[in-house]
Amino acid sequence: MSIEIDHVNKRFGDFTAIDNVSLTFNDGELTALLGPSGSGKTTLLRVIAGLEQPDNGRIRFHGEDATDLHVSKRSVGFVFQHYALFKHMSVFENVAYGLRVKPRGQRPDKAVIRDKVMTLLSLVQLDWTAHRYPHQLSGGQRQRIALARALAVEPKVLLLDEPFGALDAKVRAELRRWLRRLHDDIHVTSVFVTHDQEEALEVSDRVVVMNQGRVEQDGAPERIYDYPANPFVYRFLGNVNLFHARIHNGVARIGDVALEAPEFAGYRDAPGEAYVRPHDIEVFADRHHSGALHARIELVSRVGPTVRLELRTDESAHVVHAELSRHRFQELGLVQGGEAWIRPAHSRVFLPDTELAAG
Ligand SMILES: Nc1ncnc2c1ncn2[C@@H]1O[C@H](COP(=O)(O)OP(=O)(O)OP(=O)(O)O)[C@@H](O)[C@H]1O
Repeated sequence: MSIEIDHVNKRFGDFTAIDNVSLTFNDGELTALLGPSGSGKTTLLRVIAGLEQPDNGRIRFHGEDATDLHVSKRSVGFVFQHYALFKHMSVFENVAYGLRVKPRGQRPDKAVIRDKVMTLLSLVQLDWTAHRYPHQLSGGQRQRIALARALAVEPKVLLLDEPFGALDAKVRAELRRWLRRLHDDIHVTSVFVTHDQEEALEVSDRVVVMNQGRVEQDGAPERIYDYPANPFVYRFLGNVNLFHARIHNGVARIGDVALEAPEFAGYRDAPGEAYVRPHDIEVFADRHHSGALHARIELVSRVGPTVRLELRTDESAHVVHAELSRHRFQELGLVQGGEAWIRPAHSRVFLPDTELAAG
């Protein structure tokens, strides 16, 4: 079922938590809502669920207005950060709960409930825990049971609010891969809140980046990572270097380096900012023919197969972060304290402060 958010606003007193957001979540897609703390992700999820009423705007489920529909009529399943399993019930009873409390006419009979619960427990690969109690499970297992419980009532929409937020990094990483595979099997329209960019990029079909109650960018994970719409998204999605540039006739210059910026063809000697990811900094051991910046290598750190360099160029007070393979690093024969030449291989130029998207 698709979900359409149409010009939704939500204020708490004078504070605007959702600022005129319009978005469509496509049928069967897993979308991540990504943004810093306080950006309005949870509020948007609660508005979709019907736990919060928008001040203006409409919510449509599969094209039908659901704005005034009670939460119990929306066919949504939830999974929250803190496992909300009933402690005094076994795993089986927890998953069966939503089916057992249905009104008599809609309640499946015992054998059907049993089959369904066992199928769901197999789906989350925990059928062997049916007779255990929540305290006998790990945090990750509890979250998988919480998901099975949410799916038992066959929701048309699944809403997950930082479902793995309370778990340690390794379990988190395993569970997000597991969630991806599960979603590939069941294809229920899902909206997943996270403030972890790696989690969003790895798990979802689509990422919506939020900031201060607004949508900064909305698109496929690769697109968002490779073509951030503005400096906020660039910074939020991982490490990035910022170089001050002068833009003239569609070319941005940083010292001797000329970067193509055709979107600024009409600009004459304007200030610009070039954003470059550490792995997009090319490093050379000697002066390169097509222009490069001279730098001193201040720090070399090896992280597994990658070598991270901190460099200082002649023209900038900022440290430049570069990342290259261990193999390439050895080939170049670079040393800490030595010199190097660097050049952005891929960059994006923006006008300062305005946060205007370039191209
Ligand atoms: N019931 C409420 N009353 C007043 N302010 C609220 C209420 N709910 C949320 N807010 C405020 O709205 C803003 C957005 O909150 P929200 O929980 O949606 O952000 P979030 O992006 O999910 O953040 P986090 O990642 O920290 O959960 C916050 O500044 C929060 O303090």
